[in-house]
Amino acid sequence: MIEARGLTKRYGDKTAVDGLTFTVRPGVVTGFLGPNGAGKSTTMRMIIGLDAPTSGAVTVNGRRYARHSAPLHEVGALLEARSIHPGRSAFNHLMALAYTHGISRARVTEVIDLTGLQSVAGRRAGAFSLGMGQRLGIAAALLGDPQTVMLDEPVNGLDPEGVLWIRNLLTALAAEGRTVFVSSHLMSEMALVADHLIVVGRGRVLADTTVRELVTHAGGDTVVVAAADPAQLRQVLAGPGVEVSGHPGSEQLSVTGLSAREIGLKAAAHGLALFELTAKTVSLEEAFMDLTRESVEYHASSTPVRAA
Ligand SMILES: Nc1ncnc2c1ncn2[C@@H]1O[C@H](COP(=O)(O)OP(=O)(O)OP(=O)(O)O)[C@@H](O)[C@H]1O
Repeated sequence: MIEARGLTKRYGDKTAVDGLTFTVRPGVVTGFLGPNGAGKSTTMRMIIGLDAPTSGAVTVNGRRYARHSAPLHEVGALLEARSIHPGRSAFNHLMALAYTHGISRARVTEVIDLTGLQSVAGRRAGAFSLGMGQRLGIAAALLGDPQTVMLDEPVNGLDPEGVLWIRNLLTALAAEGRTVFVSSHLMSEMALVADHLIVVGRGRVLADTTVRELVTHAGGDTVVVAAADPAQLRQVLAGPGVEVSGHPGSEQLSVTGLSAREIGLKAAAHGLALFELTAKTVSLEEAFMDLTRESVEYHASSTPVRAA
């Protein structure tokens, strides 16, 4: 379990993390989302004590990271995949970490197998591709068999097979009851793997929610329906959990809480003619853009770039 309370980090006059309060619970994958510069990496660095909060606090499994006597057994983290000695082999890099915690050589071999690095374990880690480096970082994170696993952009640089592997790994770790905290920019990826979402923008929590709630909040699962007699259709559709809105004088209504099929069946049962019946689904990507629009610091120009 990770618990942040009023977590704040300032670098000079730049507030990177601004009073974050959230809880990451065991047994589910929690996605940590936000645009570039939102403060995700800074938050993760504070979780494992690589940066000190300006104010507030964050604990892992009930204690500050530095207070754990054997931190690799508490929390495994992949933050900067390249934080390795480039001249050391992958095996020796993991052995060096293992020595600090009395972890066996057998466990090192186990995480090498688990991350698919068998054939390159003897090679210099400095010559690794981005994807291989990510796998090595994940091997290091899992080395101590920790209860909490925290990965910053783990799919970065991975090929499609690697992306699928990460997806299955995260789901399996959560199913074992571990706390899994993963940052990403890739909404589509998070939609497949995360149950819980913490969305940040400019260092603040914008949403602490589920994938489903985020999409619903952004107007997902709305059905647009047009009828000759919208007032009568409203009455027919009314019920618990159903919301109907529309402009006076318009034949068109927006309905949430009923599927297009249910609306069609109810209208037919009352002999009401429909002119339109459209299910409007909002993707997680759209919901995210909607939520973070105000918080995006780095906007690209939409103008095509032409050679001068
Ligand atoms: N050591 C530092 N010194 C000064 N400013 C910093 C430092 N580290 C981060 N920042 C600033 O704090 C803000 C948050 O950065 P951070 O890297 O945590 O964001 P992020 O959400 O991880 O972004 P990205 O998705 O691009 O990795 C940014 O504006 C960044 O420039």
